[in-house]
Amino acid sequence: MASIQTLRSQKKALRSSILAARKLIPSASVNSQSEHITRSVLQCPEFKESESISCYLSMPGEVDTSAIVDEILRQGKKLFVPRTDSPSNSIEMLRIYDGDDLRSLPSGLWGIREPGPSPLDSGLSLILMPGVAFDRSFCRIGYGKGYYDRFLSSYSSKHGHVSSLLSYLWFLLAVGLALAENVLDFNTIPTGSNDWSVHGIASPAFLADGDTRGESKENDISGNAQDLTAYCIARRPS
Ligand SMILES: Nc1nc2c(c(=O)[nH]1)N(C=O)[C@@H](CNc1ccc(C(=O)N[C@@H](CCC(=O)O)C(=O)O)cc1)CN2
Ligand SMILES: Nc1ncnc2c1ncn2[C@@H]1O[C@H](COP(=O)(O)OP(=O)(O)OP(=O)(O)O)[C@@H](O)[C@H]1O
Repeated sequence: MASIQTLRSQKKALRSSILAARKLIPSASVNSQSEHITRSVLQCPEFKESESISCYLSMPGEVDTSAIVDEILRQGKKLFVPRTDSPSNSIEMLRIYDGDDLRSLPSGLWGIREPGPSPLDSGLSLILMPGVAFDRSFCRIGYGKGYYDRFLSSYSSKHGHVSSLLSYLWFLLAVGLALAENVLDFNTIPTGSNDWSVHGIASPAFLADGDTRGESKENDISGNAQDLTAYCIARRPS
């Protein structure tokens, strides 16, 4: 196994090459891929069945989540967005109640809009995650602060226990949103023991032949070639 130092420098090199390449993706492509991903997310069963959803508020260059967050609120689901705490390098998921609440958010650390103190998360069932890149083995690399990994560790230790013989409280599904350019080949992202992989990735990379319009192509990942929007989500085999 690679040493922590080696892992850190491998991740750093990968992250900076992807961030440099990301700057070259035309914004029209980010927008059209984001629309496709949005349609796929909104109509997947994991979204439809979730009452409490965490979603990041996108920065330039990331999959744009504005239509997803609007729709979460419009459908009366509970929306939670990340708020960073810098000394502890941690994030909390805080509730946004409505569109006014969303539009009035001030910019926090990194210039990302974040909520002020409000009730903490509980009972999240779906977390839509940003990432600098994902690979086809469902591994993720972020900006290198470990925020989401730390959040998932702490959330799972708080809520992930067996509450009785029959019911588990660990229902949280993590789905990464990624531009096609940011989905890498199998086993490309180096990982260590703190890294969480995702249960699914929504990305046009999973359309056959990279066709982001999703027209009548077979798809061997979700196996649902009829449905033009569902099949840009790949799910990790259970
Ligand atoms: N939209 C969004 N919100 C999020 C995250 C994210 O990845 N995306 N995070 C996920 O953990 C947390 C914030 N994490 C971050 C950690 C580092 C940098 C950062 O280093 N930014 C560089 C610019 C990087 C670049 O684009 O080249 C900077 O501001 O200089 C940004 C966010 C919580 N909220
Ligand atoms: N659960 C955890 N507990 C303690 N340290 C952690 C945990 N998860 C990650 N870290 C540490 O945080 C640092 C950054 O981790 P990593 O490079 O995996 O971040 P990332 O996933 O790219 O970033 P992010 O999640 O912020 O987008 C590493 O030093 C890592 O060991």
